[in-house]
Amino acid sequence: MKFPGQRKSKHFFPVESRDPLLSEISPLNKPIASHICGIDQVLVDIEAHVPESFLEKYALSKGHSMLIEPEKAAAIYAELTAHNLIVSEFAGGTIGNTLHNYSVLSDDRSVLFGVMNETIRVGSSSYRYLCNTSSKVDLNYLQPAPGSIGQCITLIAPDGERSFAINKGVMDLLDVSHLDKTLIQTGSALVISAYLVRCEEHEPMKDTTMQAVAWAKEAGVPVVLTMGTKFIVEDRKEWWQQFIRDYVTVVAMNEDEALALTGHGDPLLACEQVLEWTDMVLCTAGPVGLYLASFADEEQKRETSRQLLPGALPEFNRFEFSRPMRRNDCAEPIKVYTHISPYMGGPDRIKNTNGAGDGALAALLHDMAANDYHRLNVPGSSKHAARFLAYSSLSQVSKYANRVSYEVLVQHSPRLSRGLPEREDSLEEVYWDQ
Ligand SMILES: Nc1ncnc2c1ncn2[C@@H]1O[C@H](COP(=O)(O)OP(=O)(O)OP(=O)(O)O)[C@@H](O)[C@H]1O
Ligand SMILES: O=c1[nH]cnc2c1ncn2[C@@H]1O[C@H](CO)[C@@H](O)[C@H]1O
Repeated sequence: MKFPGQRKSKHFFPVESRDPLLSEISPLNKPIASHICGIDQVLVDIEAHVPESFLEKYALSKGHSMLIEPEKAAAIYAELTAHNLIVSEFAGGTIGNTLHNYSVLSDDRSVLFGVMNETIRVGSSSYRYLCNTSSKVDLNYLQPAPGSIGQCITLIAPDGERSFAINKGVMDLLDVSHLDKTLIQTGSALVISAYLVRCEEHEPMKDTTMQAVAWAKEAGVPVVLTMGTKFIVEDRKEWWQQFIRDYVTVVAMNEDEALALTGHGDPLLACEQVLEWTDMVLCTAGPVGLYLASFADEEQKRETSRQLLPGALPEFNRFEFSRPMRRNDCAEPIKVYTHISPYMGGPDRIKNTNGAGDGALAALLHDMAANDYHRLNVPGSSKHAARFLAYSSLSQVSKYANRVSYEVLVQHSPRLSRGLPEREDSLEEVYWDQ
């Protein structure tokens, strides 16, 4: 486990240099390993830049992720190829991207549950998927199936907005027998997306996902849900609210999904509402940056030294230096919030924002897993005097998440090709030390 970013804390990693008293009691030479698990519809992104008329021609709703018939996918693919519009074919899937980015950032293990072709030809979509996935993502538990993995035709309009046309292939055939209960119950988090429950009645993906979240909940493993697109939420708003109440620890969404889920267009109010149902919220807001919200115990809260910010909840960031906690782990829970503007104001030019939100979530997962890793390896540390959800404060995590989103935006790909620089010397004063 690589530590998430710069810290001035006395509890700095690596854990190998742990408390000498503790080492005598437990003379471990090797740190106890940690991992996170995720379920995804395994698919490749086929990216093309198209005029608006292209979306109209194929009746694709802008900003949506739509399931389409294989014949229609073939027609779209043929037209894109004929006009030489395809710019890349790259591993995708919202959880696949998140796990990959988590593994790149943390240099640690994530386990992907999903469906993969049982035979793989060089150059095929499944081959591309394997080539573009970090070797730290454990693919050994994938369910083999005849047929093709999913294709996500990612159409970028001139204004940068992306629309997904999904040719699903075998992506929703994941059977519960291809989950691993022990791995799920010993992970630092189980990550799922709202897309997983929109399979057809006869397909097992939804039931498999429900089983996985039940196992995670039983073991107290945080269930982290990313919302997909606003259309998925709008279709079944009440169902999602109940699902979040019943199973979820962390909700990740953008401001459109937040509006669909809560009825609040203001991300802060949306976060406040979601905290009525769950423990932590990441709400990205494009050029406005991102918000994080969670609970802190009255005893553990820490006041910010930054400027207090105005907003729908005045001075909402007052306790942003607090580390996030579950509501049930607080004797006296208070809601804490933070906001951060885009790193360095955002890149000069953004070709598409695909995956920027997934990147932010990967950073949050990294901080959560680092906390678990530290607790496993240095259980007596005062860092764990109370049960926290993350290693760092909300404020630190938001900086980190935003920094990762920036990296995704400048790389023009939802999947990071490298981790973040260890030190960003030029930014020490102006950014990291703020
Ligand atoms: N136009 C922009 N200018 C500056 N920063 C941006 C812009 N768009 C996105 N970002 C950065 O990326 C982060 C996530 O962006 P956004 O809210 O678009 O995610 P998203 O819609 O969830 O993306 P996806 O679903 O494709 O992963 C923002 O919090 C911000 O830091
Ligand atoms: O139905 C879906 N299931 C899983 N992932 C999806 C679906 N639609 C789009 N994406 C994925 O979302 C990522 C950006 O956040 C894209 O990389 C795309 O592959």
